[in-house]
Amino acid sequence: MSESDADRSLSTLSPRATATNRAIITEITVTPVAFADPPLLNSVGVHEPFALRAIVVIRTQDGTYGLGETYGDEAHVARLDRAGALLVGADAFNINQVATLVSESLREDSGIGGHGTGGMVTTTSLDDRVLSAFDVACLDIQGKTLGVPVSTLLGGAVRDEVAFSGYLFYKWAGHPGQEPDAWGEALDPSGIVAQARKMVDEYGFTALKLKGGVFEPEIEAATIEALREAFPRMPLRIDPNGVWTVETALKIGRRLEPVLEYLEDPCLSIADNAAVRKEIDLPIATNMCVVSFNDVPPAIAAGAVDVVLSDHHFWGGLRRSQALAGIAETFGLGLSMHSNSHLGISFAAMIQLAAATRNIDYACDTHWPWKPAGDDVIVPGALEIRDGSVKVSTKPGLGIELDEEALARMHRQYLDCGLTKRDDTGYMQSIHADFQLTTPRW
Ligand SMILES: O=C([O-])[C@@H](O)[C@@H](O)[C@H](O)[C@@H](O)C(=O)[O-]
Ligand SMILES: [Mg+2]
Repeated sequence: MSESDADRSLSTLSPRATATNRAIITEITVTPVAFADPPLLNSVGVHEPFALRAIVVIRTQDGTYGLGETYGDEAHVARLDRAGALLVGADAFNINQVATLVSESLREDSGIGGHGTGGMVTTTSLDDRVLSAFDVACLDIQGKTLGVPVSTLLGGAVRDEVAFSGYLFYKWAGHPGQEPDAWGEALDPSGIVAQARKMVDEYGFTALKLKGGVFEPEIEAATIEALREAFPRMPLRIDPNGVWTVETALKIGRRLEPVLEYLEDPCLSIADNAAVRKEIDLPIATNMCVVSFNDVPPAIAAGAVDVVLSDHHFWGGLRRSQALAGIAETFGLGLSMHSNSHLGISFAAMIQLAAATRNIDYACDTHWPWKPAGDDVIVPGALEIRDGSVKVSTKPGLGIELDEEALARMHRQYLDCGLTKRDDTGYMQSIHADFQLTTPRW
């Protein structure tokens, strides 16, 4: 975009933003990167050898930069590029203006593809999904410019550390044709208990979540019971990603009622989860049937959900996630956080958001332990899980710094790995040709 184009779009959108301002956006780069990922099993297949992310760097007139991280699927990256081009000239302090320009860039968009979740969550808001990384990067710039952490911009930190849960996955020992990874195989209850022990020993988690939807529900219920025996006081959750029928969810839900902290997405639809909730005395959590603001009224009316697992990557960034927190507070819903495979920028953003959100009631999800320690685009050492929690940074912005050399190396890794979108199903079918995506499955 030429400078005069940028001036024109600014003056039609916000005359005030034309004032000379240190936070006028001068450059935006969007860089897809890849990092090694173990063969984690889920309802749609298995994680491929590399997970993809896109890194958004926004630079302003005075040389400040802000960081955002989001999905690395090709279609999403193309949208980020288009939105980024429109944002040059905008004011990083005016996120409403940024949001308007992002929506503008999506006006002719078919909305097809680029969900970034391997087909698991496909009904999120396109505008919110694309806005998210820009919102985070702008808040990082605002914080750095004012010398305050992002949590201060979000109303102020209400906690100085954020608790996370240990995220357990059934998994193969290693990717086919490769050496076993450090976590080893976990394909039955004892394998998951061993994995949980390693996670708790290394990170001190004080809550555990099992990714289900992989094996017969009876086996997964037995896995939760084995965890309960091994960790008598640990809050436990299971998430079959909506592949159970109402009947199965009732059967397993009743069996696990005395053991679980909550049951996550037993079924896919609001109606089915509401039918389950009416019959069992167990909170239902979701990151699948309430994934945009449009889903909130019908879910509340149906009584389908007790806990919303927010995710700033598809709820429109940190400020929009705070709007969701307000709705949860008003309607008495619990609140926690969902996660997909991610790097340090996303983690730092989740921590700043959780720090400033009064009603985060549960330990949040994170894939952090599954990421190779040396694979990140930020300068190491800023984020560490100890005793199950991460200290909230009080440094300006997100409290992290970009490692330019690592960004270039991980972009090279992206180009070399040959993946262009997350495709757990295609990868599973390349190994087990008979794998079928059926929902509900049991
Ligand atoms: O990484 C995975 O396989 C998980 O299933 C991931 O996609 C999410 O954490 C998942 O969407 C969830 O429902 O929690
Ligand atoms: Mg889930």
